[in-house]
Amino acid sequence: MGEIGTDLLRIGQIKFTNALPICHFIDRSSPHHTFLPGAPSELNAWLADGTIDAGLVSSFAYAQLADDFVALRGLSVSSRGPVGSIFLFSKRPLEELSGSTVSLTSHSASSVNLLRILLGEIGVQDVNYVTEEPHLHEMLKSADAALLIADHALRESVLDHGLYMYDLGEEWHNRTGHSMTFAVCAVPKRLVKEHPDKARAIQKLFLEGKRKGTADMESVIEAAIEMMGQTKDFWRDYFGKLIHDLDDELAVGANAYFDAAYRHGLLAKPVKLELWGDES
Ligand SMILES: C=C(O[C@@H]1C=C(C(=O)O)C=C[C@H]1O)C(=O)O
Repeated sequence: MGEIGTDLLRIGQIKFTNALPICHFIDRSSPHHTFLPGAPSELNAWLADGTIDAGLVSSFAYAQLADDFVALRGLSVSSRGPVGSIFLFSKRPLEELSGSTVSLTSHSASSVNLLRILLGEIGVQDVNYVTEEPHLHEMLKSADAALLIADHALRESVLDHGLYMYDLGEEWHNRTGHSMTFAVCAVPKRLVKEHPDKARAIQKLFLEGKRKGTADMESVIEAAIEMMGQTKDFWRDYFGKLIHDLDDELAVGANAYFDAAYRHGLLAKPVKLELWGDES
Protein backbone atom coordinates (compact mmCIF):
# COMPACT_ATOMS: atom_id res chain seq x y z
CA MET A 1 0.00 0.00 0.00
CA GLY A 2 1.29 3.48 -0.84
CA GLU A 3 1.38 6.46 1.49
CA ILE A 4 -2.27 6.52 2.16
CA GLY A 5 -2.33 10.02 3.52
CA THR A 6 -1.24 11.31 0.10
CA ASP A 7 -3.61 13.10 -2.21
CA LEU A 8 -3.62 10.69 -5.12
CA LEU A 9 -5.32 7.31 -4.77
CA ARG A 10 -4.76 4.67 -7.44
CA ILE A 11 -7.93 2.75 -8.19
CA GLY A 12 -8.18 -0.52 -10.12
CA GLN A 13 -10.88 -0.99 -12.69
CA ILE A 14 -11.82 -4.15 -14.63
CA LYS A 15 -11.08 -3.57 -18.32
CA PHE A 16 -13.74 -5.97 -19.61
CA THR A 17 -17.36 -5.40 -20.56
CA ASN A 18 -18.76 -6.99 -17.38
CA ALA A 19 -17.77 -3.87 -15.44
CA LEU A 20 -19.07 -1.31 -17.97
CA PRO A 21 -22.38 -0.80 -16.12
CA ILE A 22 -20.30 0.52 -13.21
CA CYS A 23 -17.20 1.88 -14.94
CA HIS A 24 -18.41 3.45 -18.19
CA PHE A 25 -19.69 6.60 -16.49
CA ILE A 26 -17.10 6.92 -13.72
CA ASP A 27 -15.99 10.51 -13.30
CA ARG A 28 -12.27 10.46 -14.07
CA SER A 29 -11.76 14.19 -13.64
CA SER A 30 -11.01 14.00 -9.91
CA PRO A 31 -7.44 15.18 -9.17
CA HIS A 32 -7.40 12.83 -6.16
CA HIS A 33 -8.00 9.58 -8.05
CA THR A 34 -6.35 7.84 -10.94
CA PHE A 35 -7.90 4.75 -12.52
CA LEU A 36 -5.82 1.79 -13.72
CA PRO A 37 -7.65 -0.67 -15.98
CA GLY A 38 -6.59 -4.31 -15.92
CA ALA A 39 -7.65 -7.93 -16.21
CA PRO A 40 -8.81 -9.31 -12.83
CA SER A 41 -5.55 -11.24 -12.27
CA GLU A 42 -3.54 -8.05 -12.91
CA LEU A 43 -5.73 -6.04 -10.53
CA ASN A 44 -5.40 -8.76 -7.89
CA ALA A 45 -1.60 -8.67 -8.12
CA TRP A 46 -1.58 -4.85 -8.08
CA LEU A 47 -3.71 -4.74 -4.94
CA ALA A 48 -1.42 -7.25 -3.22
CA ASP A 49 1.81 -5.44 -4.17
CA GLY A 50 0.54 -1.89 -3.62
CA THR A 51 0.50 -0.77 -7.27
CA ILE A 52 -3.14 0.18 -6.63
CA ASP A 53 -4.63 1.32 -3.31
CA ALA A 54 -8.16 0.06 -3.89
CA GLY A 55 -10.59 -1.05 -6.58
CA LEU A 56 -12.40 -3.90 -8.27
CA VAL A 57 -10.67 -7.24 -7.79
CA SER A 58 -11.61 -10.93 -7.82
CA SER A 59 -13.66 -11.85 -4.76
CA PHE A 60 -11.17 -14.69 -4.23
CA ALA A 61 -8.28 -12.20 -4.13
CA TYR A 62 -10.22 -10.11 -1.61
CA ALA A 63 -10.65 -13.25 0.51
CA GLN A 64 -6.88 -13.83 0.46
CA LEU A 65 -6.32 -10.24 1.62
CA ALA A 66 -9.31 -10.01 3.97
CA ASP A 67 -7.14 -9.19 7.02
CA ASP A 68 -6.29 -5.85 5.42
CA PHE A 69 -9.28 -4.96 3.21
CA VAL A 70 -13.03 -4.41 3.38
CA ALA A 71 -15.47 -4.65 0.46
CA LEU A 72 -17.52 -1.60 -0.45
CA ARG A 73 -21.24 -2.08 0.01
CA GLY A 74 -23.30 -1.73 -3.16
CA LEU A 75 -20.57 -2.75 -5.64
CA SER A 76 -19.71 -6.12 -7.17
CA VAL A 77 -19.86 -8.32 -10.22
CA SER A 78 -22.26 -11.10 -9.25
CA SER A 79 -25.00 -13.34 -10.64
CA ARG A 80 -27.87 -15.33 -9.27
CA GLY A 81 -27.69 -18.23 -11.72
CA PRO A 82 -26.20 -17.97 -15.22
CA VAL A 83 -23.56 -15.23 -15.52
CA GLY A 84 -23.16 -15.49 -19.29
CA SER A 85 -19.40 -14.91 -19.44
CA ILE A 86 -17.75 -17.61 -17.35
CA PHE A 87 -17.70 -20.88 -19.24
CA LEU A 88 -15.95 -24.19 -19.11
CA PHE A 89 -15.65 -25.40 -22.70
CA SER A 90 -15.22 -29.15 -22.52
CA LYS A 91 -14.69 -32.10 -24.82
CA ARG A 92 -16.40 -34.28 -22.22
CA PRO A 93 -19.33 -33.93 -19.82
CA LEU A 94 -18.34 -32.35 -16.51
CA GLU A 95 -18.77 -35.58 -14.53
CA GLU A 96 -16.33 -37.37 -16.85
CA LEU A 97 -13.34 -35.08 -16.30
CA SER A 98 -11.49 -37.26 -13.74
CA GLY A 99 -7.88 -37.75 -14.82
CA SER A 100 -8.17 -35.03 -17.47
CA THR A 101 -6.16 -31.89 -18.16
CA VAL A 102 -8.10 -28.66 -17.59
CA SER A 103 -6.67 -25.38 -18.86
CA LEU A 104 -7.47 -22.30 -16.77
CA THR A 105 -7.44 -18.73 -18.04
CA SER A 106 -4.62 -16.68 -16.58
CA HIS A 107 -7.06 -13.75 -16.11
CA SER A 108 -9.13 -15.12 -13.23
CA ALA A 109 -8.92 -15.93 -9.54
CA SER A 110 -12.58 -16.36 -8.52
CA SER A 111 -13.74 -18.51 -11.42
CA VAL A 112 -10.73 -20.82 -11.53
CA ASN A 113 -11.22 -21.61 -7.85
CA LEU A 114 -14.98 -21.94 -8.32
CA LEU A 115 -14.27 -24.56 -10.98
CA ARG A 116 -11.96 -26.46 -8.61
CA ILE A 117 -14.73 -26.40 -5.99
CA LEU A 118 -17.44 -27.55 -8.40
CA LEU A 119 -15.36 -30.40 -9.85
CA GLY A 120 -14.35 -31.43 -6.33
CA GLU A 121 -17.98 -31.48 -5.17
CA ILE A 122 -19.04 -33.57 -8.14
CA GLY A 123 -16.33 -36.09 -7.26
CA VAL A 124 -14.11 -35.43 -10.27
CA GLN A 125 -10.59 -36.49 -9.25
CA ASP A 126 -6.96 -36.26 -10.34
CA VAL A 127 -7.37 -33.25 -12.60
CA ASN A 128 -4.18 -31.78 -14.02
CA TYR A 129 -4.78 -28.02 -13.94
CA VAL A 130 -2.65 -25.80 -16.15
CA THR A 131 -2.85 -22.01 -16.38
CA GLU A 132 -2.62 -20.44 -19.82
CA GLU A 133 -3.33 -17.30 -21.80
CA PRO A 134 -7.03 -17.21 -22.74
CA HIS A 135 -6.97 -18.61 -26.29
CA LEU A 136 -9.51 -21.41 -26.51
CA HIS A 137 -8.10 -23.11 -29.59
CA GLU A 138 -4.56 -23.18 -28.16
CA MET A 139 -5.76 -24.29 -24.72
CA LEU A 140 -7.69 -27.22 -26.14
CA LYS A 141 -4.72 -28.50 -28.15
CA SER A 142 -3.44 -30.25 -25.04
CA ALA A 143 -6.34 -29.93 -22.59
CA ASP A 144 -9.69 -31.72 -22.37
CA ALA A 145 -11.47 -28.62 -21.14
CA ALA A 146 -10.74 -24.90 -20.89
CA LEU A 147 -12.09 -22.19 -18.61
CA LEU A 148 -12.51 -18.67 -20.00
CA ILE A 149 -13.94 -15.57 -18.37
CA ALA A 150 -15.17 -12.14 -19.42
CA ASP A 151 -14.77 -10.92 -23.01
CA HIS A 152 -12.77 -13.98 -24.09
CA ALA A 153 -15.60 -16.22 -22.87
CA LEU A 154 -18.30 -14.00 -24.41
CA ARG A 155 -16.57 -14.10 -27.79
CA GLU A 156 -16.35 -17.90 -27.80
CA SER A 157 -19.83 -18.40 -26.35
CA VAL A 158 -21.52 -17.24 -29.56
CA LEU A 159 -19.58 -19.70 -31.76
CA ASP A 160 -20.46 -23.33 -32.34
CA HIS A 161 -17.47 -25.43 -31.24
CA GLY A 162 -19.31 -28.69 -30.77
CA LEU A 163 -18.07 -28.60 -27.16
CA TYR A 164 -19.97 -28.99 -23.89
CA MET A 165 -20.41 -25.55 -22.33
CA TYR A 166 -20.93 -24.99 -18.61
CA ASP A 167 -21.82 -21.59 -17.15
CA LEU A 168 -20.19 -21.58 -13.69
CA GLY A 169 -22.68 -19.11 -12.21
CA GLU A 170 -25.44 -21.52 -13.20
CA GLU A 171 -23.60 -24.63 -11.97
CA TRP A 172 -22.94 -22.97 -8.59
CA HIS A 173 -26.56 -21.83 -8.28
CA ASN A 174 -27.96 -25.25 -9.27
CA ARG A 175 -25.72 -26.97 -6.74
CA THR A 176 -26.04 -24.58 -3.78
CA GLY A 177 -29.02 -22.29 -4.45
CA HIS A 178 -26.68 -19.35 -3.85
CA SER A 179 -25.75 -16.27 -5.81
CA MET A 180 -22.08 -15.99 -6.72
CA THR A 181 -19.96 -12.88 -6.33
CA PHE A 182 -17.02 -12.83 -8.74
CA ALA A 183 -15.62 -9.37 -8.05
CA VAL A 184 -15.81 -6.87 -5.21
CA CYS A 185 -14.47 -3.35 -4.69
CA ALA A 186 -11.75 -3.66 -2.06
CA VAL A 187 -10.57 -0.77 0.10
CA PRO A 188 -7.80 -0.95 2.75
CA LYS A 189 -8.94 -1.13 6.38
CA ARG A 190 -6.23 1.43 7.11
CA LEU A 191 -7.86 3.95 4.77
CA VAL A 192 -11.29 3.27 6.30
CA LYS A 193 -9.87 3.81 9.79
CA GLU A 194 -7.56 6.75 9.17
CA HIS A 195 -9.33 8.53 6.29
CA PRO A 196 -12.96 7.37 6.13
CA ASP A 197 -13.79 10.41 3.98
CA LYS A 198 -11.35 9.13 1.32
CA ALA A 199 -12.79 5.62 1.43
CA ARG A 200 -16.26 7.11 1.13
CA ALA A 201 -15.14 9.22 -1.87
CA ILE A 202 -14.00 6.07 -3.70
CA GLN A 203 -17.31 4.38 -2.97
CA LYS A 204 -19.21 7.44 -4.19
CA LEU A 205 -17.28 7.54 -7.48
CA PHE A 206 -18.18 3.91 -8.21
CA LEU A 207 -21.78 4.19 -6.96
CA GLU A 208 -22.34 7.34 -8.99
CA GLY A 209 -20.91 5.57 -12.07
CA LYS A 210 -23.29 2.67 -11.48
CA ARG A 211 -26.27 5.00 -10.95
CA LYS A 212 -25.59 6.71 -14.27
CA GLY A 213 -25.00 3.36 -16.02
CA THR A 214 -28.30 1.98 -14.71
CA ALA A 215 -30.14 5.13 -15.80
CA ASP A 216 -28.56 5.15 -19.27
CA MET A 217 -28.09 1.48 -20.20
CA GLU A 218 -28.29 2.40 -23.90
CA SER A 219 -24.97 4.27 -23.65
CA VAL A 220 -23.42 1.37 -21.75
CA ILE A 221 -24.57 -0.96 -24.53
CA GLU A 222 -23.13 1.39 -27.19
CA ALA A 223 -19.78 1.25 -25.36
CA ALA A 224 -19.93 -2.55 -25.25
CA ILE A 225 -20.72 -2.72 -28.98
CA GLU A 226 -17.75 -0.46 -29.66
CA MET A 227 -15.51 -2.82 -27.69
CA MET A 228 -16.80 -6.13 -28.98
CA GLY A 229 -19.54 -5.81 -31.61
CA GLN A 230 -22.65 -8.02 -31.21
CA THR A 231 -26.25 -6.76 -31.14
CA LYS A 232 -28.06 -4.56 -28.64
CA ASP A 233 -30.18 -7.58 -27.66
CA PHE A 234 -27.04 -9.59 -26.95
CA TRP A 235 -25.85 -6.95 -24.46
CA ARG A 236 -29.30 -6.43 -22.95
CA ASP A 237 -29.44 -10.16 -22.27
CA TYR A 238 -25.87 -10.26 -20.88
CA PHE A 239 -26.15 -7.19 -18.64
CA GLY A 240 -29.54 -8.51 -17.49
CA LYS A 241 -27.76 -11.54 -15.99
CA LEU A 242 -25.15 -9.51 -14.12
CA ILE A 243 -25.73 -8.00 -10.70
CA HIS A 244 -23.53 -5.06 -9.72
CA ASP A 245 -24.87 -4.65 -6.18
CA LEU A 246 -23.51 -6.01 -2.94
CA ASP A 247 -25.75 -6.28 0.13
CA ASP A 248 -26.26 -8.65 3.04
CA GLU A 249 -28.22 -11.07 0.85
CA LEU A 250 -25.51 -11.31 -1.83
CA ALA A 251 -22.95 -11.62 0.97
CA VAL A 252 -24.57 -14.96 1.87
CA GLY A 253 -23.56 -16.33 -1.55
CA ALA A 254 -20.07 -14.82 -1.32
CA ASN A 255 -19.57 -16.33 2.13
CA ALA A 256 -20.82 -19.73 0.94
CA TYR A 257 -18.17 -19.53 -1.80
CA PHE A 258 -15.44 -18.55 0.69
CA ASP A 259 -16.51 -21.41 2.98
CA ALA A 260 -16.34 -23.87 0.09
CA ALA A 261 -12.93 -22.50 -0.94
CA TYR A 262 -11.65 -23.05 2.59
CA ARG A 263 -13.15 -26.56 2.79
CA HIS A 264 -11.42 -27.45 -0.48
CA GLY A 265 -8.07 -26.17 0.80
CA LEU A 266 -8.00 -23.19 -1.58
CA LEU A 267 -8.04 -20.55 1.16
CA ALA A 268 -5.60 -20.82 4.07
CA LYS A 269 -8.20 -19.82 6.67
CA PRO A 270 -11.97 -19.18 6.94
CA VAL A 271 -13.04 -15.75 5.63
CA LYS A 272 -16.18 -13.65 6.02
CA LEU A 273 -17.00 -10.81 3.67
CA GLU A 274 -16.69 -7.52 5.53
CA LEU A 275 -18.95 -4.92 3.94
CA TRP A 276 -18.28 -1.23 4.52
CA GLY A 277 -20.06 2.04 3.73
CA ASP A 278 -23.56 3.01 2.72
CA GLU A 279 -25.21 1.86 -0.46
CA SER A 280 -26.32 5.32 -1.52
C1 LIG B 1 -18.53 -11.98 -14.65
C2 LIG B 1 -17.23 -12.00 -14.64
O1 LIG B 1 -16.65 -11.77 -13.44
C3 LIG B 1 -15.24 -11.62 -13.31
C4 LIG B 1 -14.56 -12.79 -12.84
C5 LIG B 1 -13.44 -12.69 -12.08
C6 LIG B 1 -12.61 -13.88 -11.71
O2 LIG B 1 -12.92 -14.99 -12.16
O3 LIG B 1 -11.63 -13.72 -10.96
C7 LIG B 1 -13.04 -11.43 -11.61
C8 LIG B 1 -13.71 -10.31 -11.91
C9 LIG B 1 -14.94 -10.33 -12.70
O4 LIG B 1 -14.80 -9.45 -13.74
C10 LIG B 1 -16.46 -12.29 -15.86
O5 LIG B 1 -15.25 -12.09 -15.91
O6 LIG B 1 -17.07 -12.68 -16.85
